[in-house]
Amino acid sequence: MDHAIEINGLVVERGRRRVLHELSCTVPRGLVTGLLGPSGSGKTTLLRAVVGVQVVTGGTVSVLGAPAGSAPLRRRIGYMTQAPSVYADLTVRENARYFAALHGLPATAADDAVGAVGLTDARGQLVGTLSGGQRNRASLACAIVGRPDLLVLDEPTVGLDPVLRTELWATFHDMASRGTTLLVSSHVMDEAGRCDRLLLIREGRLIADDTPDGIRAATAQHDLEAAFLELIREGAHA
Ligand SMILES: Nc1ncnc2c1ncn2[C@@H]1O[C@H](COP(=O)(O)OP(=O)(O)OP(=O)(O)O)[C@@H](O)[C@H]1O
Repeated sequence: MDHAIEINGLVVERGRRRVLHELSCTVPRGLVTGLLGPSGSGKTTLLRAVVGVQVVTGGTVSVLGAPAGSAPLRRRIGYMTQAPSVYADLTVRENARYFAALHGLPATAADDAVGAVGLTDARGQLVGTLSGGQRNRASLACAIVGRPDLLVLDEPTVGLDPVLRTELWATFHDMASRGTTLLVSSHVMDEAGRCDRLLLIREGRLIADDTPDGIRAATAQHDLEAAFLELIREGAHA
C-alpha cells in the first residue's frame, strides 16, 4: 500500500509527561483515516507531529515522502486545529479568499471551498458573528482552499448537527476520491464507521490500525464502540 504518512517509534513529551510512547503507524494515500481515542489520549499531539509543529523526543515522522515539518510540505498540507484559525473581523468569503491568495489561487477557488463546507448562504457574514459550528466550517474552508495533498483535521465535526456532519463526511470522501489523503481525529465513536481506516489510540499507544470491518472481525463486535472496549480489555490482559 502506498503511504502518505509513515510514523516510526514516535515519542513525544509535553510538560514533563510522556504522551506518545514509541508509536508506529501508517496512513495510506487517497483514503479517509480516522484517528480515534478518548480525550487526552494524544490525538492532537500526533496530528501536530504530522504537521511538523510538535517537538518530538524520538522516532521519525515522514509525510508525503519528506520529513514532517520540512519546507516543501508547507503548501501540500492543510491543517485545521480545534481552535478555529480564521479572522473574526473578515467575512467567510474574505477569509477564504485571503487563504486562496496565499496559495496563488483565484477567488473562484475560495468560493468553491465555502460551498463545499455548506456556508454559501453565510458567505457575506463576519466570522465573529457566526455560531461555533459555522466558525469551524469557515476554518475548514480555509484549510481545504489550497487543495492540499494531505488534509489533517482535528475534530472537525464538533458542534455540528447530524445533517451537517453527514454532509461533511460526504465532502471528505469526495475529496479522497479525487486523491486527497485525509487524517481526521474524533472522539465520537459513531464517526469511526465513516472512515476507510482507523487508528485507535489510548494513553499515547496505538491499539488498532485496521479497517472498521477488520476491527469488527478481530473483536467479534459489530458496534465499534464495543470493539474499542474489547481491544482495551484484550490489551489489559496481554
Ligand atoms: N501544552 C501542553 N503541555 C503539557 N501537556 C500537554 C499540553 N498539551 C497537551 N498536553 C497533555 O498531553 C496529553 C495528550 O493531549 P492531546 O491534546 O494530544 O489529547 P487529545 O487526544 O487530542 O485530547 P482531546 O480529544 O481532549 O482534544 C494530555 O494528557 C494533555 O494533558
